[in-house]
Amino acid sequence: MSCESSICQVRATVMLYDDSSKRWVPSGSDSPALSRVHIYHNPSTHTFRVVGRKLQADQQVVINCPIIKGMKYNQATPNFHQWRDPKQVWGLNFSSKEDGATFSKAMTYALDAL
Ligand SMILES: CC[C@@H]1C=C[C@H]2CCN(C(=O)[C@@H]3CC[C@H]4C=C[C@]5(CCCN5C(=O)[C@H](Cc5ccccc5Cl)NC(C)=O)C(=O)N43)[C@@H]2C(=O)N1CC(=O)O
Repeated sequence: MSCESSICQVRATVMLYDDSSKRWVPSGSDSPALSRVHIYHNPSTHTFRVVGRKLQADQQVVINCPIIKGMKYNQATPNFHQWRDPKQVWGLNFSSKEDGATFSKAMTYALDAL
């Protein structure tokens, strides 16, 4: 990712809402695992995106989602925040309330800057 800089990094389990089963399922393969989730800023295109990789060895990318102007970011609980993209609903289950607060500050900054 050329000249993208991370404006925050937190630990969270990245979840997707499965409309058919009406359940949250962990993003990526196998069981829910903690990921390092960043918000990256690309100053040349003036865009932001959420990128998360599993903490475990394979570093599987479990989220790579652009932050869209006007997107609604919902802090359902201090540890669980969520938003919709055109295709799906993302949920972040933060490892701590502090990580939730850090992420929401950066997300709010990004949404305000778009
Ligand atoms: C990882 C387990 C998880 C942990 C925490 C809790 C917190 C609440 N919660 C939920 O799933 C809540 C309960 C009702 C259900 C009903 C619908 C859902 C699911 C799909 C989206 N949604 C919306 O309410 C969206 C939100 C939104 C508003 C505004 C802007 C964007 C958005 Cl995304 N409303 C629109 C209008 O889109 C939803 O979040 N729901 C989680 C939850 O129970 N568990 C435990 C489990 O599942 O075992």
